Amino acid sequence: MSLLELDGVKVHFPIKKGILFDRTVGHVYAVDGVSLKVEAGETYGLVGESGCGKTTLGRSVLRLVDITEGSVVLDGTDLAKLPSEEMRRFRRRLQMVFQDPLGSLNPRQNIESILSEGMVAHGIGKDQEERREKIKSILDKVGLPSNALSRYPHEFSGGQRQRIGIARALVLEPDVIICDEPVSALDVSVQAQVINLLEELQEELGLTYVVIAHDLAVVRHISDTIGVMYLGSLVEEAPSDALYAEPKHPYTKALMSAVPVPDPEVEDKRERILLTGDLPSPANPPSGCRFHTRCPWAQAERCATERPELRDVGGGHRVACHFAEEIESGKLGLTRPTGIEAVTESEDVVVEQAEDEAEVPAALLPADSTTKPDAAAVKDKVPAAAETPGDRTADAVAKDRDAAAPDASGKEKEQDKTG
Ligand SMILES: Nc1ncnc2c1ncn2[C@@H]1O[C@H](COP(=O)(O)OP(=O)(O)OP(=O)(O)O)[C@@H](O)[C@H]1O
Repeated sequence: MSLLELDGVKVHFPIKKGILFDRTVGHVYAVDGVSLKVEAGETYGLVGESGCGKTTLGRSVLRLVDITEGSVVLDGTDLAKLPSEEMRRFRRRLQMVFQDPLGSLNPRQNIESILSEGMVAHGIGKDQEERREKIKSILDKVGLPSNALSRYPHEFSGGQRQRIGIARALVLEPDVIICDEPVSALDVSVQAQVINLLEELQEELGLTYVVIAHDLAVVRHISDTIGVMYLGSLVEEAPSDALYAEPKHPYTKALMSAVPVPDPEVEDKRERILLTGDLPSPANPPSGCRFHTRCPWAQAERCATERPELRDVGGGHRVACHFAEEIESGKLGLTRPTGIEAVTESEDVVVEQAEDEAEVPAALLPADSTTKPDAAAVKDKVPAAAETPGDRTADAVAKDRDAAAPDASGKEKEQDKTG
């Protein structure tokens, strides 16, 4: 049995309307039937464009949002059915690292207070002295000096704050850490350091990660298995290398073909699949295959009516496409997708040589693929511990404080729940 197993997880948010009486007039199908397994000591990477439900899925594992249907089994226990008090105890074993390190740290608490809060709640350490010792050793593991204890979040750089976020998760000795866009708010050089750190900690402490990201480069180098999400469900899942070598779902093919290759000759000849049209609304998803409205290979007879199952096509590669084999063998030619005209006036789908970057929908590109180098490339070049606190301008500090203030209460709630 895997350490973490999700089976048919759905999270549907009701859409309410009315002044006196709230009427439910529809649902946002944020997560709509996700099944996946995460093995102990491994990393599961979850990718997909903004709004596809990655964060909601991560939060549903911790029961920070209500699960409409399905089960989340951690080490044999179905968390979806646990009474809240027991769930609170289980949360120690499941921790979350948030995207915005500053927003998720209470600006009024020093680092010792932030890190010991969860320990107190879960009865870790017999007194503050013991807790302080443990915190110091974890700070050392994440590459922060022990004098950080008495300092406040705004005194640290972005990368260091994310290290604090990781330390906050680690002091609770979790089995699984869900990292929600752990590096997307950081500079490229710092991104590589934080990814390196996550990998080192995994090796040393045997941690299991679920890493949520929209940037394929981030997920590629840290993940054993990758799941690609589109509009609330998984469209493809495979061991990391297999997914990158041979993407089988049209959506994954489009994602991969949008990633620039660092060899000019290959880059010039690279075929790109350009998708047009926006991600449909999760409140009104297309019938049949959710991707058929943007799929270059959509077929009239099945794609619009029959929702494809995520099926095994060999070698642990799962794909939710009726025609994956036919597309791969070249038997199926490109078709004009239905429904696109309503969304865009341009040529619906073009497979062409890479010439015009501007035509790729932004959400399909790794957000910063044109400006940011590949994380792995960076990680080899960047010297460790290049971040220095204390060289930030007063303006920047004030800005951070202002930005943190309205955010703090909401994020503290998240913190409370996870702690
Ligand atoms: N509490 C909520 N109530 C209603 N709708 C919600 C709620 N939380 C998320 N959604 C909607 O669910 C969908 C999925 O959101 P989610 O944040 O999980 O996507 P995501 O893939 O993580 O995107 P991003 O990378 O932008 O965070 C979105 O359409 C979002 O607007």
